[in-house]
Amino acid sequence: MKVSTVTPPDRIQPKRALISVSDKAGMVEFARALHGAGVEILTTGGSKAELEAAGVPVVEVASVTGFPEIMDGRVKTLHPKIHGGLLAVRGEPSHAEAMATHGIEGIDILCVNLYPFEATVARGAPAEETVENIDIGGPAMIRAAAKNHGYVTVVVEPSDYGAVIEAIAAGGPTVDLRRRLAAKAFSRTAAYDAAVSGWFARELSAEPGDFFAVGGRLAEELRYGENPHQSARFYRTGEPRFGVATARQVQGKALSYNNINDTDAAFELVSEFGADRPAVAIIKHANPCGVGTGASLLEAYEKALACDPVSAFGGIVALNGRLDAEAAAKIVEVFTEVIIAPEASDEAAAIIAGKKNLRLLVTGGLADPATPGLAVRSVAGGLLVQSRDFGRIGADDLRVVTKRAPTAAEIADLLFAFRVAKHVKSNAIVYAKGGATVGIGAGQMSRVDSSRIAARKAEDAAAAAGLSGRLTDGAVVASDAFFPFADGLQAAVEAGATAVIQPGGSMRDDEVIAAADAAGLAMVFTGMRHFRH
Ligand SMILES: NC(=O)c1ncn([C@@H]2O[C@H](COP(=O)(O)O)[C@@H](O)[C@H]2O)c1NC=O
Repeated sequence: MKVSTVTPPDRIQPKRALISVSDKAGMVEFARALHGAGVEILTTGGSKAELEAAGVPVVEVASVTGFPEIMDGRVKTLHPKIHGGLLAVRGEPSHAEAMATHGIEGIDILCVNLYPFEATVARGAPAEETVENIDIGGPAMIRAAAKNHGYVTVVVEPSDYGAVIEAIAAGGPTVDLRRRLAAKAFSRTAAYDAAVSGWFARELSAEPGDFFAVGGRLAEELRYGENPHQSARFYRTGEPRFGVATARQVQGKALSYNNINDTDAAFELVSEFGADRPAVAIIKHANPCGVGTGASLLEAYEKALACDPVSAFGGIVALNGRLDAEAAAKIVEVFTEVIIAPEASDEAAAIIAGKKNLRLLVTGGLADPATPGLAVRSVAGGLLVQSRDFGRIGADDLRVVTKRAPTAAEIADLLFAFRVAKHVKSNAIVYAKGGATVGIGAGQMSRVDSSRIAARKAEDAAAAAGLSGRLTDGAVVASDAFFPFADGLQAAVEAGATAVIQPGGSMRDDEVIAAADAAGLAMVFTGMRHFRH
């Protein structure tokens, strides 16, 4: 490999362009402007047809290569006359000689956008069709042109056509523009390949291997990140999953970084409950401050709100069913940032419209909690990749470890509370009664603190509702991980809980079980932990 010592000029006025695009938006205008600037245009079959129909003079790639498009377009531009034209270092004697010997002419502008692989996946096309939408010739040309950005301007999106035409009018694209477009081009092909490898991984239900690729398409420039001094953007990965990334925003202000994170947490949580029985979750800072189920969404919301009406101010509300007018009217009584639901009735949407800043998102369905997927987070210098927590505990998974077994009503609440605890930051303690949370302790460094906070939250909620008794009296309690000592369980006893659900597995399980027995509590072990950080 030889490193060229030739320095490319700052501005390069193009003489020859190659246009080969799947998304033909803006193509004709771009080509017309290039032609007007004296640029010869090479093009491939489908693009050629549209350009000729629009009266733009073009030369077919096949007539340059002397080779027809074959195999249904699988091979059209994969030819040395194209790749040589893209990769030649102008002014490098050996490259100039090769061009002369083989009749290769330089290509100064490459305009390519790729087969719509991501869109094909998103609409759930069959595997054969999805594979056929993996573009080969396009990325090969994009990478060649981007590598040779010293001489070639590469355009991968219609949104950049204008900048290139302006640059030509000003004397030719500058080295700075060519370099920026090259960087974008490599990001495009990397994101494209990440989508392809992600699709394969899902198809094979495979764990990530030696290499791991993530990529996405810019969905939105966000005003700022978690804090105003942080910049932020939202990218869609194309994973087909109902949720905040695929939802339609019906109304309201643009979502913020924190809104998107919290809305995701809210919708993933409420999706746990399926569509059988109305369920509502209210989220603040990615933790639920109340979750309720009921005969209607209104009842479920009222129960969720009662858990912690103070924290619900400025929260995110997720519902597992079609938002109706009754629930909407109640929700808008409290200052709420975002509402997300699979659907919304016209009456509900009209009520929400009365609060113009309130965002309403409709997803079209619930996220399937059993669908495998990956959860990715960054650490300094690395990515942590794990399978999504799709573990779910049912009644058959419970092991009764105390003298008293839970009643049927307690079992229902235990399962509900444990399902909520899965979505609460660790250490998580959740009190529940009658299909609703009554106290949630989240994100504490010690489990006993979470237990105490959850009980205190329940007291606050009772006081806010003007109730004299404790909401935790007769409630059940869930712990996302085992109680390492009996003190956490003791806090639940003191709060008046009657039954406990926890993974079990502590060295001191015997002490914890003895404490439960001494207080007459029923306790079940799940054998599954739900840490969440
Ligand atoms: N195989 C090839 O040589 C090849 N060269 C260009 N393409 C793609 O063909 C599309 C444009 O085709 P058309 O102009 O025929 O509509 C573009 O998305 C481009 O990325 C190719 N197709 C896919 O691999």
